[in-house]
Amino acid sequence: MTEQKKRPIVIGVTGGSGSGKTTVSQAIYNQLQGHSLLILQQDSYYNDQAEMTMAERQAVNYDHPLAFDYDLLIEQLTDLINYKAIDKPVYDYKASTRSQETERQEPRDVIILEGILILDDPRLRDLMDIKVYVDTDDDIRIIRRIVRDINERGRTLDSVIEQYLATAKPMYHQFVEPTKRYADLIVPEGGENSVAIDLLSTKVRDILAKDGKDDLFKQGHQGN
Ligand SMILES: Nc1ncnc2c1ncn2[C@@H]1O[C@H](COP(=O)(O)OP(=O)(O)O)[C@@H](O)[C@H]1O
Ligand SMILES: Nc1ccn([C@@H]2O[C@H](COP(=O)(O)O)[C@@H](O)[C@H]2O)c(=O)n1
Repeated sequence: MTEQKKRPIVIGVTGGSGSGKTTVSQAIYNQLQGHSLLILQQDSYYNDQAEMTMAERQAVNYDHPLAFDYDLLIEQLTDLINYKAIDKPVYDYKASTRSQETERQEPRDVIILEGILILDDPRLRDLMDIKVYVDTDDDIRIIRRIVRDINERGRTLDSVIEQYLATAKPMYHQFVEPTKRYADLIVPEGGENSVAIDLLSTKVRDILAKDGKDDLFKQGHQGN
């Protein structure tokens, strides 16, 4: 019998903007400390808009699948799955484009991929072993988004409200929410849901142990 080639475990974490995807991903990452892990954010793969003016960038619908460079994301995720390092784009929310720099990312045994539209593309879904949908009410999400976008993404209250009503909300209902049907696990309450985070971390530890990757790690495989 031929031995099956080992590959990293890919966990997809999706949900609407402000649902708690980043918080849940970080919580899983923290629970699995000591293993070989990385977090990849779909936001890093927004289209490069360096050639566009600021006014043109402000008019883009960032909640539509066409705003993302899926080909590059799939190419780089596939490289990581094949244990090849990537030069990841770095996204600048204030400038609404990629920054000039890229960031070297070495491959790891567990890849946590998070983003609003990662389950929309069947090619991406096929690369995932566990699919998680973080389900948080719209009113909570908009409140979190207002606070975060003003404090961290250089936005005004008016611009956040305008963008939410014009694109973020309708696109959520058209494109993001329907992908819930592809999830293996729906997590209400996001980062507060310690039971769901514990269950997920236990499942990943089990798979790593079955694959012998916990042993590899003990033998000096790279962490973080
Ligand atoms: N359970 C929670 N209670 C309060 N604030 C939260 C909670 N989860 C996330 N936040 C905050 O809400 C904002 C959005 O959360 P985040 O995890 O970044 O969501 P997403 O990645 O889905 O946009 C962040 O500022 C985060 O600190
Ligand atoms: N230039 C940009 C790019 C994206 N957005 C918004 O970010 C949201 C996705 O990020 P989360 O961390 O909230 O998942 C998405 O809803 C976009 O509207 C933006 O405002 N500007």
